Amino acid sequence: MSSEAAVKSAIPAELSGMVRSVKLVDGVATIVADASGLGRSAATQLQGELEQAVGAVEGVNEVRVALMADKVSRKIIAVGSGKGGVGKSTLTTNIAVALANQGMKVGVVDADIYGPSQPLLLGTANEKVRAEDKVLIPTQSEFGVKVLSMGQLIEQGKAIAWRGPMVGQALAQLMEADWGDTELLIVDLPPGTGDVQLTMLQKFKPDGAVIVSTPQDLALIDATRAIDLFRQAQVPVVGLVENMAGYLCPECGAVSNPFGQGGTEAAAQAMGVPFMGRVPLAIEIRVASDTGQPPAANDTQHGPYFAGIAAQLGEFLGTVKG
Ligand SMILES: Nc1ncnc2c1ncn2[C@@H]1O[C@H](COP(=O)(O)OP(=O)(O)OP(=O)(O)O)[C@@H](O)[C@H]1O
Repeated sequence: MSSEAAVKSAIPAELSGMVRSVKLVDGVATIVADASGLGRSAATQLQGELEQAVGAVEGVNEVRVALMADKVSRKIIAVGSGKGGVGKSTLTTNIAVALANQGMKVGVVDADIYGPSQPLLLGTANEKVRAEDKVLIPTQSEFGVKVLSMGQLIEQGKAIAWRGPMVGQALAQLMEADWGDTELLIVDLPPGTGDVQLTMLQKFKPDGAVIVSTPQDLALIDATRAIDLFRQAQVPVVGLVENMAGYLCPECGAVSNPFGQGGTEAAAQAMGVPFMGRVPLAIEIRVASDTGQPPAANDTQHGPYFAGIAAQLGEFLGTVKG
């Protein structure tokens, strides 16, 4: 048997399907294997097994394994708001879950340094974040959405002291984590137009931005600023979402509008951005969210609101070149 043939036959049968080529020149064996679809740890394991098997072949002094990596064209969508507390995180979670329900591989980056809440919303708050070779491994939620949060990098209550470079490094750790075959990263930004937004635009330019507002005038004025920032950076604004719209009284059935009515749609029209829909103010949304059960995950009364908004985002993503 030629030495090259000996190398080939030394490769375990269960790995041979991934091997694309084998060469042996002057005692150096070069193996090219296809590692697409494998996560970082599985790829490292594949490399180790090939090195061990081929290294044991007589005449082989050195083994070089080249793994062909995944070619994932991952898209990034930022979810922002001008003002805090308008439901940006709730929207992010539920849009992510709704898209995952439609079969998309979705990850959520919780970049909200001031109020990181995604692990809570996705029910992964008790999971400790892991790292391999200093690369973070996202946590898998039960809803098919992976998640990483600033809250896992910062000690609680210390966020206020974070400034420019530290924020940039932390954001990079989250964005450059081992997202594997994730096709879409949805980034939950802090409210406003601060360091995280600027770093995001400079280093990880999103393919689009979704802006969340309540119908209140003040919130809308702030939302306009958020939209302006993305426009200046030439990031397409996918649209404006109105959250905490009409409140349906569970007792008497009357609909009231604590934050006003229709303001967001009118503002969207005035700014020339699409209106993506409204989500009502409902106690069930808050209760389900607080217990890590996003309404979009289950057959709930409010699931369809989020699904509708997610469908529009899905349509937008279809127009983005990979
Ligand atoms: N449509 C809704 N109906 C009822 N409660 C809601 C709704 N949307 C959000 N909430 C609740 O409002 C609170 C604030 O929501 P959320 O944390 O999503 O806002 P945010 O804009 O991300 O806030 P922050 O500025 O802290 O990041 C949460 O308790 C959430 O459960």
